[in-house]
Amino acid sequence: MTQLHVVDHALLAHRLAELRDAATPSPRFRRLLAEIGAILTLEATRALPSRTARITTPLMEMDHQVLAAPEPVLVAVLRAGLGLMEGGMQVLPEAPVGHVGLVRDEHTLKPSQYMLRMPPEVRSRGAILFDPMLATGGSAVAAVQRVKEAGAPSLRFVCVVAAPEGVARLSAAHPDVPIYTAALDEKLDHRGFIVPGLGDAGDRCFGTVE
Ligand SMILES: O=P(O)(O)OC[C@H]1O[C@H](OP(=O)(O)OP(=O)(O)O)[C@H](O)[C@@H]1O
Ligand SMILES: O=c1cc[nH]c(=O)[nH]1
Ligand SMILES: [Mg+2]
Repeated sequence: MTQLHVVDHALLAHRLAELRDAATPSPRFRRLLAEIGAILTLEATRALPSRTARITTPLMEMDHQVLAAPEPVLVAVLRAGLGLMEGGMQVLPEAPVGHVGLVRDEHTLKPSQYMLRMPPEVRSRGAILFDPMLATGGSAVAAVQRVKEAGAPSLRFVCVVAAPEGVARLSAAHPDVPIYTAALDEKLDHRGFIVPGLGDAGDRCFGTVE
């Protein structure tokens, strides 16, 4: 059964309000997306396994909690996931990075893949997937499938805005993958856009207009 984490944090909500605003320009949108990515990564990694290590402060020795395993692999779903993963890379600077290039057909709403690059560490470490929008869920299901096929033993999915339809589809296809989102929105419109949403995340991030 999938765990859905709608992250409740005053600083996250404040940034999401500005991210959603239609008047927010591209450079600011990218900056906000990265900051949101950092906050969500902190939440998604809250319970990473830790172990006790002996350390020495300037005053004495003590037992301290440290990570039990190397940092998980970070994977961006292109294009919009790049902006979100930027914050993940700040939180986990040692993490190897992978990319899944997917684009959704605007009529059929089906994703097609145009690239896949995965570091070898994906086979031994868990991975965190970044894509700001979980709309119909088609892209997320395909991206998770690719990372699993690459050998990831465990996965977390981080997004900014999720639609109920996308959560249901991703949960049904990959019930083992927890979802971390800043907001669970109302619905999809007839073009498959999340409502109220924030529009096309990739276009807003990189200043392109379809
Ligand atoms: O849940 P879905 O219905 O599959 O829609 C969500 C996908 O759509 C957007 O990408 P898009 O295809 O627009 O590519 P882009 O990031 O290059 O703009 C978004 O970043 C997701 O990947
Ligand atoms: O609302 C949406 C839906 C899919 N992709 C986006 O970028 N925005
Ligand atoms: Mg797009």
